[in-house]
Amino acid sequence: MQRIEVAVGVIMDDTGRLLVGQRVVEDHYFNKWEFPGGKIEAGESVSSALDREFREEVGISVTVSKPLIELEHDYPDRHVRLHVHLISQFSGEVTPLEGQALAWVNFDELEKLDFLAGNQPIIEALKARYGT
Ligand SMILES: Nc1nc2c([nH]c(=O)n2[C@@H]2O[C@H](COP(=O)(O)OP(=O)(O)OP(=O)(O)O)[C@@H](O)[C@H]2O)c(=O)[nH]1
Ligand SMILES: [Mg+2]
Repeated sequence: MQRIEVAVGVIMDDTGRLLVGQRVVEDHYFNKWEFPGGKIEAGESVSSALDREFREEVGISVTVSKPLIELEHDYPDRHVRLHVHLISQFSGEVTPLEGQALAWVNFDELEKLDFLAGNQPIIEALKARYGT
């Protein structure tokens, strides 16, 4: 199965809360929580894919990001490689442009969300870096 390259962005606010979104009904794995992002198009860098996806889904432009973790996950129907960046600067107001729920959550709340199965290593990496 061909591996799908995906850009995923994590934003932390001043109080340590993380921006998460809930996948909308037509989506693959609807209702699961995720970090915003999407498929990288041919010839695109991770940073430019992130900026495009965040403009489309969250209404902000990503100006500074750096890699956090890269991982592969095999779902029954698709194999993905997630290029996860920490976003440290953006412009605009966070707005759910696709009718999805968006929420700012702390680590305790994050652990209770029904996340996409592939996301556990991202959560572990965030906890290792910022968690208590
Ligand atoms: N955005 C995002 N995708 C993730 C995460 N974790 C994870 O396994 N994925 C997988 O990455 C794949 C691509 O992401 P996506 O569905 O957001 O792609 P997209 O925005 O380009 O959507 P589209 O193809 O419907 O236009 C999905 O199969 C999804 O299951 C995550 O935290 N965020
Ligand atoms: Mg998406």
